[in-house]
Amino acid sequence: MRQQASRFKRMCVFCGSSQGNKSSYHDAAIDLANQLVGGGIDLVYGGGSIGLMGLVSQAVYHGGRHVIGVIPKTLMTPEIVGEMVGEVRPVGDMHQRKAQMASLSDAFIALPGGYGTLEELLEVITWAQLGIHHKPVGLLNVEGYYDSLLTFIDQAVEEGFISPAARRIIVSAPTAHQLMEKLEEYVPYYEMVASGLDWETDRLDF
Ligand SMILES: CC(C)=CCNc1ncnc2c1ncn2[C@@H]1O[C@H](COP(=O)(O)O)[C@@H](O)[C@H]1O
Repeated sequence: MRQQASRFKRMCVFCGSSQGNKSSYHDAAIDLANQLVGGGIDLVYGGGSIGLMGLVSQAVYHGGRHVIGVIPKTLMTPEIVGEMVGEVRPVGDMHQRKAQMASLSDAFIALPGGYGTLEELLEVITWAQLGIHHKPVGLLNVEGYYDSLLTFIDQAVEEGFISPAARRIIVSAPTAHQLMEKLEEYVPYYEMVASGLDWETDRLDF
């Protein structure tokens, strides 16, 4: 069933190249894919068919939406990433990959994942803080997977390393449906951005 039309055309999803140990991670990946399909939203992701990345991309693709996998050429072997669905955009390196994933998308969501997911998530948060983009960043906090990260970030606010305004960049929710609702309503807090910054974005076409 088609949901209300979304303000987003393309969603960038960061998530584990592993599936994690709980079935709830698998279920959340499928649930998020169904939310994207229902909202008529296409997917941008890191390519490949492994882990939660594979689950999300296959479910969005088979749901009839366009899928773009942005992947460094070095990783493009079946042994590493398996078979890919949808459109594959090979890039030269990991930096180009992240820049292209970000510029192709209207918003970002992180599902549970490991180092790669954290790195991608924190980068788009940092870019939002610097005013490089004003796109919403969502954290799908499946069964409290990210509670300790959010606690750490709140501690960083208390300790004076993250401003309360910048804390509001992260939109989190326990289910894909709740997260999408929050992202639809998200308004960027421009006051936290250093005014007058003019980014010469060679690779970031925002
Ligand atoms: C050689 C090797 C270990 C390959 C793993 N295969 C991968 N294939 C594609 N993207 C990946 C891979 N590993 C990490 N990434 C990137 O890092 C994120 C996942 O890393 P992680 O599993 O959370 O940490 C993904 O969003 C993706 O952009």
